[in-house]
Amino acid sequence: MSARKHNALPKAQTLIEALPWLTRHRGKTVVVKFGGNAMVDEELKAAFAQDVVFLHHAGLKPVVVHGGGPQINAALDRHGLVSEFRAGLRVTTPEAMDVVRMVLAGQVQRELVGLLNQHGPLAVGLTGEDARTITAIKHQPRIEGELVDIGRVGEITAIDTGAIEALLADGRIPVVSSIARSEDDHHVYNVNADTAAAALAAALGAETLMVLTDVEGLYEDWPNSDEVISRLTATQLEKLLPELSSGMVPKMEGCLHAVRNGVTTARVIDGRVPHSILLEIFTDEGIGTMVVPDAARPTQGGCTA
Ligand SMILES: Nc1ncnc2c1ncn2[C@@H]1O[C@H](COP(=O)(O)OP(=O)(O)O)[C@@H](O)[C@H]1O
Ligand SMILES: CC(=O)N[C@@H](CCC(=O)OP(=O)(O)O)C(=O)O
Repeated sequence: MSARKHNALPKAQTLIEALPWLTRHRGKTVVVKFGGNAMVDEELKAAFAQDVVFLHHAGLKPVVVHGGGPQINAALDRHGLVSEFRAGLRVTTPEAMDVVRMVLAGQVQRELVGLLNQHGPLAVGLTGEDARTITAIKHQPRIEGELVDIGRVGEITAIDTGAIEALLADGRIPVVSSIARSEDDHHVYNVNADTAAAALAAALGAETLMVLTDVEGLYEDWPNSDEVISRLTATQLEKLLPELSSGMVPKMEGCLHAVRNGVTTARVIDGRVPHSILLEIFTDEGIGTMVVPDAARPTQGGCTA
C-alpha cells in the first residue's frame, strides 16, 4: 500500500504544479485551430482530442476551429479539379466550393467531433453558416496592385457568437468549419481557417488563440534556419508581416488581429508533437511562438503564464 502511494507521488506533484495555472484559467475561453497539415496522423489526432477534452474537464472553454487544406487538395484531385493558391488563398470556383464544403463540414469536422465524443457527449460541429456565426463578403486580394478575382473566397464581415456561447454554456465543445455565408449574394464562401479562428477568438473575448501547425513555430529566417521566435509583441510582428510567406501569412495576421482585439496571447505551436496543447500549457518556456499585445508585461509560455 505505502509503495503504491509512493509511486503515485510524481503524478500528484505534476497535478499540483498545474494548480495555479488551472486556477487562473478556469472559465476562460481558448480557441484552438487545428491545421490540416497537423491532422494527417491518427495518433496525433487522438492526442489532440484528449488534450481538448482535458482542457474542458479542467474548467476551460475550448472552441475548436479546424482547417483541412491537404484533405481539400486530395478531394479536388479526385474530382479532377485543380488546386491553385493566390496570395495564400485557394482559388475557389463554385464547383470547388461544393467540394470544400463537403470536405470541411462533412469529413474533417465529423471526424474531429467523433474523436472528441469518444470521451463523452461533448462536441457539436457547426460551420460559419449555422446561426450566422460567420458572415462574409467576396474577398478580392490585391496582387501587384491589381484586384484579383479568386472566386468564392470570403472576407469576414461579422461574427455572431450566440450559437457558440450557447454550446459553451451547455458544457459542449464547439467544432467550427471555416465556411461563411454572405448576406449580399447569399453564396457560401471559403474562409481561411486561421483567419476564421482569429476572428472567432477576438469576438468571443477568448483568453488564448492556439494555432497548431506543421512547423515548430514562426522561424526567424525561414527556410534558411530553424531558429524559432519564442515571443514577440504585436508591433514586432506587424513589422515582420511583409517578410512572411505562404501559410504563415494568414496565421500570423490572425495572431496579430487576435491580440489587437482583446485576446491575451496567440500561440503558434507544433501540432506534430503529441499532446502539444498540454505541453504548451504545462511547460514553463512554452514550445512555439507566442504573440502578446504591446502593453503586455513579460510572460512565460507555460504554467506560470
Ligand atoms: N517564417 C516561417 N516560419 C515557419 N513556417 C513558415 C514560415 N514561412 C512560411 N512557412 C510555411 O508555412 C507552413 C504552415 O502553414 P500551412 O501550410 O498553411 O499550415 P496549416 O495547414 O497548419 O494551416 C509551414 O509548413 C511552412 O512551410
Ligand atoms: C480560402 C482558403 O484558402 N481556405 C482554405 C480553408 C481550409 C484551411 O484553411 O485549411 P488549413 O488550415 O489546413 O490550411 C482552403 O481552401 O484550403
